[in-house]
Amino acid sequence: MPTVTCIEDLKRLHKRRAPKMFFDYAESGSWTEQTFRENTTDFEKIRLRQKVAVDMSDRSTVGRMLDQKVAMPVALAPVGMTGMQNADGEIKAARAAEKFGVPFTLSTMSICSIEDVAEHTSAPFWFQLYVMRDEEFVDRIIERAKRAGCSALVLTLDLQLLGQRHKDLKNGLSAPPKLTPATMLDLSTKWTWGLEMLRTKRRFFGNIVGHASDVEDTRSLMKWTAEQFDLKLDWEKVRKIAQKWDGKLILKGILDAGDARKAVECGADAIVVSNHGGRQLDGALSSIRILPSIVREVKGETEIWLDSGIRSGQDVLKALALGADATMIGRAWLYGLGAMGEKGVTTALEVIRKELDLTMALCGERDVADLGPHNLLVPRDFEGEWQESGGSAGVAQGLRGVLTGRAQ
Ligand SMILES: Cc1cc2nc3c(=O)[nH]c(=O)nc-3n(C[C@H](O)[C@H](O)[C@H](O)COP(=O)(O)O)c2cc1C
Ligand SMILES: O=C(O)C(=O)c1ccccc1
Repeated sequence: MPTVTCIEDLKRLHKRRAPKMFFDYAESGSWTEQTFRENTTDFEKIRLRQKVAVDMSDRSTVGRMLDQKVAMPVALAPVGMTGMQNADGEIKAARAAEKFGVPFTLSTMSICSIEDVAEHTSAPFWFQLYVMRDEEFVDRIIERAKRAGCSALVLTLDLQLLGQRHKDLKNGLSAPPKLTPATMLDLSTKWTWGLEMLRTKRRFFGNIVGHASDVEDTRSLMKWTAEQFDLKLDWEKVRKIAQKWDGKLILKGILDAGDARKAVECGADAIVVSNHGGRQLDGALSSIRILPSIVREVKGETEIWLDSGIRSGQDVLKALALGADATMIGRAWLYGLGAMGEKGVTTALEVIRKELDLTMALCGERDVADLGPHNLLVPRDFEGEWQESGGSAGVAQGLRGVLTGRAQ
């Protein structure tokens, strides 16, 4: 095994080990991938301030997310079809997160079911919900998450329709993969993946097969899900779903200060400032650029977390210093899993913690709780001079005006 020193190494190994169809699915952003690209390039624009001659002997990355103590303020974001990147991937990732001491979120669209993951872990994990049209299915899956002891519900609000990702359509993405000649050829070079996949029975969407009334053909599950997402989801429904859940509520996919305000009104214990890793609305601004406007709107009223584009501990530090209470990572842990299973997820977490700890120290900080704007140099125009097109008097109010809906 080559030495892994950064997340990019894990990505390379993931690409080598997993079938093309699934690596492409993990890596893709929607349409032109502008938002996907800017999620990472915008982090690069923020610079760090070095402070010297500070006692760095006693440092800590330990934080809190909701009422939970975490080894670092980084949770594993929900990722659909994880079990296709690596056999039983959800169980492997959940175990790695548990041992490391960070939260794991299980996607509705997982291969391993809620019950599978609960059986193989001992710490409570979080459950991510996609709202389907079938209300009984939603009620049942919420009950299943409660029964499995899930401690938080992550309700994702930015995917009522699936953003178009060109490669998924071209590759004919499905779980398990359809055996076309091109796929067969690719699989013949991915035999480690294949052997493990043959050994497990978990190859379909475990939360749905056997739990949704009208799914007969598991091959058409992608199509089924696309048809099943509830297009009528609105804030009223969000409120109703919130009432069905007794534990902590996290609303994910917030990219607008007005929406952040509504999330607070729905009783969110945390919000995730997220553009779904650039997989949904291509053309949206990066999460890190939007973050300050949301911090100004709701800081202190709910926990503000950020995801999309985090590939290093330095990125985590930048998000925290800009006002996020914590972060989530998606691809960063997924690359680890695709590269080498549970050990790879652990490696991804170790890489990020080490980068966070070392960078903190070089910035003259000993504790993640002390990070703030004083650690950063942010370009004067970082938030941008955006205005609503066609607006007359709102010219150059900048992101602050537009995103809070206060530009007149
Ligand atoms: C392959 C993949 C599948 C995803 N599936 C889900 C999902 O099922 N539910 C969800 O809420 N978010 C999903 N997301 C979005 C992530 O939770 C997270 O917002 C995103 O990955 C953050 O961006 P990053 O990958 O740059 O860290 C998915 C992301 C990826 C890359
Ligand atoms: O791919 C995704 O980003 C995602 O969230 C999803 C949506 C539907 C089915 C599987 C995954």
